Amino acid sequence: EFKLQYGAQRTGKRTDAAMERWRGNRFGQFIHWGLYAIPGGVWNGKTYNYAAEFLKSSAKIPGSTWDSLMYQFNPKKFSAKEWARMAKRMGAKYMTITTKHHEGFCLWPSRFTEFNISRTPYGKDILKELVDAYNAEGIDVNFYYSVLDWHHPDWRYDIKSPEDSVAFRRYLDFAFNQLKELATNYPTVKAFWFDGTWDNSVKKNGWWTYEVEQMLKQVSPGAIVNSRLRADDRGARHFDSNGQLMGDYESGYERRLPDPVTDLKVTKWDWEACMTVPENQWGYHKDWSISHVKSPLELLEMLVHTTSMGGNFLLNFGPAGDGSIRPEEQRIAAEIGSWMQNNGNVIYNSGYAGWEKQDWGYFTAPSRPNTLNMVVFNLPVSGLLKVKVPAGVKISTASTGGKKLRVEEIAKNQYLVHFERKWFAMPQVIVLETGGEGKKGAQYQDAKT
Ligand SMILES: COc1ccc([C@H]2[C@H](O)[C@H](O)[C@H](C)N2C)cc1
Repeated sequence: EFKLQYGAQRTGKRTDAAMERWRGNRFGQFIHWGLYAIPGGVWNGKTYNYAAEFLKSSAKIPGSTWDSLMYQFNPKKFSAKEWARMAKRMGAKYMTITTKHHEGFCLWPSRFTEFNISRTPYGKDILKELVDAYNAEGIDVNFYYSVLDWHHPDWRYDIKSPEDSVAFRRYLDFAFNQLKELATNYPTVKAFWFDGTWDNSVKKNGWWTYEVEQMLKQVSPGAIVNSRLRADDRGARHFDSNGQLMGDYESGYERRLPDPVTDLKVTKWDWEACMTVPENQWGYHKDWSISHVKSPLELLEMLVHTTSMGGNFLLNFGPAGDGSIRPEEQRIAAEIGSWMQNNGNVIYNSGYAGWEKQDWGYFTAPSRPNTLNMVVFNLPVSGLLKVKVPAGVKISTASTGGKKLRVEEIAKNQYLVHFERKWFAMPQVIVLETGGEGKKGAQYQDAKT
């Protein structure tokens, strides 16, 4: 055990109302929008396959050239209301917006740097427009903030000299002031999604990450911060040197999900997975032919998979420089939304059931006791859905769309739910009621080995 001043401040899940609301929301829309959306991965006629929000480094563009993109930022097709309505139809309960990505450009009129929205032709406070429009739709807004800042002269990747220490301390004060400004000026913000904290400079200043968490929770009571913000006294990140999760939820799942059989440890804490539609594009890229583009159903399965393991799913949209949403993303919002309209109850306020994963899909546990949801993605040709229950648990009924299904007890703690043998275009939901008695006089013969 290490004695830590800046390690985890709490063990176990937060149980306050703000965290229960964040947890119950389950499904969020990530939005990556900044100057990088203007070139969209193409520079001087050359397409760069790497993540579009990294174009400045992929194309080796000088800072002054990149920063002058600010004078072109004038999204004629931007409508915060339209974005919020699309997110509402998709079934998102929260939205996380990049207030400042690694490029350092701020979507709000920060008084701590001129590199912000007020100096663009657009001029208006985009962050306020988004917060107001999404909150008006009943969608919570969270702020993504990159500690890594390519624009700021005092940013350092490592601390190798006294000059580095002095400069980086100025940078940390700048970032602290920006965060306090965000929490103060946008009081309805619910959570802070920190990124760009993997460099040695930040790992050597764990104290600052602790102070930021404390400040945000003072300025904005109930505020939630992700583990990615945090480094401890010894530079350990996400989990402190004693293995305790820092921050309020684990945010290491970026473009990957925990395995429903081997990674069940994540069910012990709150966590969120963030996901791109292409293989690795967070900001707008003009050419999506360069990688696989996930279909609406692939993404819907990831949402259900995440919920089934007690996590939140943050699905990314990368609006174009003109403020339009590309057709692929519109279709994703519409198709996922069509399923969520009728089945959102298996996602919202639902989580890990603690039952053994089966091939046909996922269990989710709603807040209502003695009921479980089965979300079927892979219907077996037999139409027989195997369910293994924890010792002593009995299934009394199974129904889909209000229609009863035959439930057959076939061995100790094992059932088959008899489903239809036909093709379905969307995942099917079966509601199980537990309780009642098992099969009368059933004695099952253990396997002979
Ligand atoms: C070097 O690999 C990286 C670095 C940063 C990222 C950034 C992305 O730009 C996006 O903001 C994602 C959430 N973040 C981890 C992703 C992969």
